[in-house]
Amino acid sequence: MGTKMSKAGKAKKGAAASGKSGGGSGGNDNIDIKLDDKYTSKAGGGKLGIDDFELLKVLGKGSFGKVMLVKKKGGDDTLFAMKTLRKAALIKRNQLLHTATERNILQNIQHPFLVNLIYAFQSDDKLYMVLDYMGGGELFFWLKKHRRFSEARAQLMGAEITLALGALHAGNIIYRDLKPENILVDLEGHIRLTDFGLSKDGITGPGAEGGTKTFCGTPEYLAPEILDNKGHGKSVDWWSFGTLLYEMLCGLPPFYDTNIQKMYHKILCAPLRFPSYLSDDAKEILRGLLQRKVEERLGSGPGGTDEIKAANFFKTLDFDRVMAKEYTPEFKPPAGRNDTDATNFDLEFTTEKAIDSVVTTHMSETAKQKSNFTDFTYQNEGAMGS
Ligand SMILES: Nc1ncnc2c1ncn2[C@@H]1O[C@H](COP(=O)(O)OP(=O)(O)OP(=O)(O)O)[C@@H](O)[C@H]1O
Repeated sequence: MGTKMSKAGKAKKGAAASGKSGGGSGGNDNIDIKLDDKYTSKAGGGKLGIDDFELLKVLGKGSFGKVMLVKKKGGDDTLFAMKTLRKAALIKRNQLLHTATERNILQNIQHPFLVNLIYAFQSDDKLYMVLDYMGGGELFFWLKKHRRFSEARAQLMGAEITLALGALHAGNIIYRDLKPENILVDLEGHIRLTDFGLSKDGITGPGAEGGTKTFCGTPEYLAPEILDNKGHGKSVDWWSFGTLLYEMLCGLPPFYDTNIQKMYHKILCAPLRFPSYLSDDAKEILRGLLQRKVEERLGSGPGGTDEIKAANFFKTLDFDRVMAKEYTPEFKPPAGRNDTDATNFDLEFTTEKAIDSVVTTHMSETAKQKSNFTDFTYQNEGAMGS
């Protein structure tokens, strides 16, 4: 369904970083990362570099570098997001493989609901990834602002996320890091998943068999089988999807607690409760996704993603039309005064001069809000039923 997965991409996991690591302790950071020519070549010959782009604004900062709004010099006015990652910081934090995975995954899948890699290049000390620009910013920002979404809004976003996860699973990739911070919104209100740094490929079967045992992810969204340290497979993404859908509909994840230990305990054994305003179809899909028995979880059977698509919650949507973006999202983020107006991003960054500088990691406003999640009040606590 419009998803292209290159043969090379499936076979080549983890093989993207080549050369010497420089010891990872501040020595020589000059690692050559293998990049596909189709992303690195200039139209008229030669290799792309930072000088081929006009740096317009800083959109945000991640753990390993910053993201800038850019335009290609001499091209049309298409805007891109350029992610800059310092190799030294990646090596120090042992993240080069994750980034190689991210780039590898991006390089080999083109999908309407995944952030696609358009160009890639590197200098001695940095890796640059030029990506689809998502002018609406993070879904997290909108969820925080609007507290919760209508069922119609959550339905279309949920359908788009289902298709994105389905495409990754079809390519044998587990996303593992589904959360509102990793879902970006475009100026039409459609979404794309980003941040493939934690994704794992090479898992077989939709259930837990053959799963990986590496622990990573965000506590609120972790599936019970990850907390229990049992092997896990693609089904962890359907649990996280259930958590996300619940949060979109209710304003907080289902097993949220300010105390992380209590939250873990709740994920493992607390009953699933719903606010009274949720429709029966919404409760039904959430019960299916937030099923602790992996083999009974919606999406874990032989039908895989089709089980989710067939849920009553999606009964008014035609998934071919979702794929073609034929439904108009209920909410369209404001575009600002002009195309390059980064209205939907942290002011702290967007007022910063866009230069190809060395980045020091510090916490963004959004990140601070994330760590201060307890500020959310659960407006419907009094109205919980089961
Ligand atoms: N394709 C994009 N379009 C628009 N903005 C983007 C895009 N990618 C990232 N951003 C912005 O840049 C910020 C930093 O993104 P980045 O992926 O580097 O870090 P992160 O996901 O916040 O953290 P980490 O590096 O720890 O995974 C995001 O919060 C978002 O606001």
